[in-house]
Parts: sequence; C-alpha cells; structure tokens
Amino acid sequence: MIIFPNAKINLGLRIIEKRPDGFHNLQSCFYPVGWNDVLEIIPAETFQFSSSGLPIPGDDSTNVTNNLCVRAYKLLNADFDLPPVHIHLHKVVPIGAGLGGGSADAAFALRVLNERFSLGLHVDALENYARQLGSDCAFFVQNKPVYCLEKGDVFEPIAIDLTGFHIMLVYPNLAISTAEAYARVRPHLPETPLRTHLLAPVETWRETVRNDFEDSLFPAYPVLAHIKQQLYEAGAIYASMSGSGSTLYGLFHAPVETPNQFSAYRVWKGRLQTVN
Ligand SMILES: C[C@@](CO)(OP(=O)(O)O)[C@H](O)COP(=O)(O)OP(=O)(O)OC[C@H]1O[C@@H](n2ccc(N)nc2=O)[C@H](O)[C@@H]1O
Ligand SMILES: Nc1ncnc2c1ncn2[C@@H]1O[C@H](COP(=O)(O)OP(=O)(O)O)[C@@H](O)[C@H]1O
Repeated sequence: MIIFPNAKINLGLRIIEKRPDGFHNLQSCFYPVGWNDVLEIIPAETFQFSSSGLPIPGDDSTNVTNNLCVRAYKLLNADFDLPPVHIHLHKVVPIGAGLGGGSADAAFALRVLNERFSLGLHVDALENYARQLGSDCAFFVQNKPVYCLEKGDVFEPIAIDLTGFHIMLVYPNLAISTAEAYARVRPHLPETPLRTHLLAPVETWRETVRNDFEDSLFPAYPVLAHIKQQLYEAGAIYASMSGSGSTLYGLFHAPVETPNQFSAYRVWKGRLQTVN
C-alpha cells in the first residue's frame, strides 16, 4: 500500500509552561497542508526499511532503527506480533522544518499497519500509540484542523476553515532542532487564549496570532524574520513561522508568483484544504 503523509503548519503557538516531565504545555492550532512524503508498506520475507529522497539524519544503513516509521512498526509489533514488511519512505518534506514530517510518517505507518493487518484499532487507540512516538504524532491520526493543548497531543474542535486560501511555505535550508528551540523559549500564559484570536477574521491575525518561538529564534537566525517580512511584502494576509521552525508560511487570497528573493530556498505553494 502506498500513502502520502502530509505536513502540518501551526496557526499560532503559545508556550504556556514547562511541565514536571520536561515537556511544555502549549496552545496551538494544527492545520494539515498538502506537502507530502511517499510511504510504501508491503509484506516481505524479512523486515526491511529503505529510504530515498532527502537524507534523514541518523538513518545510515547500519542504524535505521531511529526512523519513526520503523519505531511505529516496532511499537505495534510488540503488541500484535506483526508479519514482516518492507517499508520504503521517499522523503520530500524538509526535516527539522516545523512541518511535523517525521511525526506524519509515523502516524501514517500506524494507520496503514492497522488497516493492512486488520488490528481493529480505533482512533483513540491509534492516538495513544502515536503519543508514544512524538508529541505531534497523534494529530496526524485524524489529520484535520484542531486546537491543541498540553503537549500538543490533546485536541479540541475549532471552527477554522482556510479552504480557498493560497499558502506559500518557505524552507530556508536550515534545520532547527525542536529540543533546542524549546530550550530557548520563555514560557508564559497569554492574556487572551490563542483560540479567541483564531476565531477572529484572518485579516486581524497579523496583530494577534503569535508563534512564541519567533522571539528567540528570529534573533538567532535573522533570515527567518527577513523571509516573514518578504511574505508580507508579497501580499500575505498573515505570515508566521511554523512550529519550532525553520519554515515560514504566508496565507494569500490569490495565487502568488514566487518572488525572486525566495529562489535560494525550498518553496511549496498550494491551496489550503482539509486533507485525509
Ligand atoms: C514544536 C512543535 C509544535 O507543533 O512542532 P515541530 O516544530 O517540531 O513540528 C511540537 O511541539 C514538537 O513536537 P514533536 O516534534 O513531536 O516533539 P517530540 O519529538 O515529542 O519532542 C522533541 C523535544 O521537544 C521538546 N518538547 C516537545 C513537545 C512539547 N510539548 N514540549 C517540549 O518541550 C522536548 O525537549 C522533546 O525532547
Ligand atoms: N521519517 C522521518 N522523517 C523525518 N525525520 C525523522 C524521521 N524519522 C526520524 N526522524 C528524526 O526526527 C527529527 C525531525 O523530525 P521532523 O518531524 O522532520 O521535524 P520537525 O520536528 O521540525 O517537524 C530529526 O531528528 C530526524 O532525524
């Protein structure tokens, strides 16, 4: 079976407090976008993992056990004694980009294995497995826009529909470690919950919807602030960094040409839609 794990963007990201377990509680809205990897899982004589496309740090031929697809298989295998499979991942979504690509691969692997081997796992059970693989991972089980709390793995519905907006993602060829980004941030409770700002028209977001990682990462990596500014100059209604960076995105009312300034970066453009 071949599937296409997609990326996500964060519409706002407030880091509320550090938890006793070392993670952080947050407020954010995760929104799926159609920049995709390609994942194939087929029955095989022995377990194999291979990859192509973008190189994945830590995935050399002697150690692929860190790949989140492999970890997803092992997690289910421990409970269900699965038949061996060959997993091939063609990596397209940039890594360390704030787009949740690795988490999406893991969640989609769980979904495929559940279906292929008729494990009978429903959404809650799949989300519980996904939580063990990464804070972002559970989101990709249902893969629909949600308001997230706690570690980013507790979800509430939110009536946000950006269908019809055009989006440009700009990845500045710069990988930022999520752990490093969290270590730099100063958590605090915002006066107004992010949800309130998100429910106002997108035209107001520029003044109200913030990603707290920008405060510490923009001074450290000036190219990020520069790209955000250029997205506004290109006509974005709203622009922000996604997650812990390094991708910046802009929401536009109309299709946009890619400005020359972005030619050195990886740029993805598309319509915002709900993907499954
Ligand atoms: C920042 C966010 C926002 O959506 O996304 P990305 O930018 O990575 O896509 C997420 O919180 C990233 O989730 P994810 O990438 O799954 O993180 P994990 O693998 O669980 O954790 C990596 C490291 O980030 C820190 N971490 C992560 C999540 C969280 N709520 N608090 C944390 O402090 C911890 O130091 C942890 O060791
Ligand atoms: N299938 C995978 N795709 C991407 N990264 C992976 C994968 N498996 C493990 N990783 C590891 O996860 C980290 C990056 O995760 P990713 O989801 O791409 O970034 P981000 O957290 O910025 O959204 C890297 O340390 C990478 O080595």
